[in-house]
Amino acid sequence: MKDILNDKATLRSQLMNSRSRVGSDRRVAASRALRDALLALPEIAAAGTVAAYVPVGSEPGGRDLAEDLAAGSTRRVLLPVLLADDDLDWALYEGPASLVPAGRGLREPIGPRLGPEGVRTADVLVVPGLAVDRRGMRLGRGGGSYDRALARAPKAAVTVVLLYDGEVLDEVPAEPHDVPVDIAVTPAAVYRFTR
Ligand SMILES: Nc1nc2c(c(=O)[nH]1)N(C=O)[C@@H](CNc1ccc(C(=O)N[C@@H](CCC(=O)O)C(=O)O)cc1)CN2
Ligand SMILES: Nc1ncnc2c1ncn2[C@@H]1O[C@H](COP(=O)(O)OP(=O)(O)OP(=O)(O)O)[C@@H](O)[C@H]1O
Repeated sequence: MKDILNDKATLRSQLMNSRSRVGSDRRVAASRALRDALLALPEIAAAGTVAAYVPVGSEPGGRDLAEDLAAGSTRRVLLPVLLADDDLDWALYEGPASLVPAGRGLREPIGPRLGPEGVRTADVLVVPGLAVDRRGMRLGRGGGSYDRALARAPKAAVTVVLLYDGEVLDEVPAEPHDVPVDIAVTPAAVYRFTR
């Protein structure tokens, strides 16, 4: 178990390091391609409620991800609010003015909080990650926030991680609490994992 934690930490720092070296041109191009691929998924088209996040820094997806998901549709978009114990609360995205700077470089929604159980209303969860493997096992930032949120999500919900090309690996170290995702979207490809 200790080895797995070490392996996760090492892999995390390698991946964060390569992300920090992605230039802004490549990031913008990647975000466009990712957004187009994500919006083209039939699961997104069919979703009444999507739980998403607001990409910051070098994260793939673009800072307007929530707007991209909400624009021109009746879809509800839920966004995470980080709690003190690293668990996630949720609130509705209500337009660009409803996002405010929060701790750890994040931008969070200011609307009414739905509670951590709010994620139970999601048909699709678009989640951040640093890498995924061929089984759909995802490496996150290490707070266990999304492990907890995914454990609460409806069984029928579809989970999608957004990554750069090169972050789909043969194997990511996994622990029993890790919950695999169904789909990984990168600028160049859509990967579907079988459960
Ligand atoms: N965009 C986004 N929102 C998210 C997550 C995420 O990974 N990405 N989370 C996923 O669980 C939760 C927040 N968890 C986080 C955990 C750690 C750090 C972090 O280490 N931040 C750096 C500063 C980064 C910067 O300033 O650019 C730090 O505190 O050193 C950020 C978010 C919920 N919202
Ligand atoms: N369902 C859960 N309930 C409570 N704590 C959990 C749960 N799942 C994971 N954790 C805790 O979260 C911590 C981090 O887990 P892990 O290293 O797998 O994070 P991660 O998957 O990389 O991050 P994230 O889920 O935030 O993207 C661990 O200490 C773990 O015990």
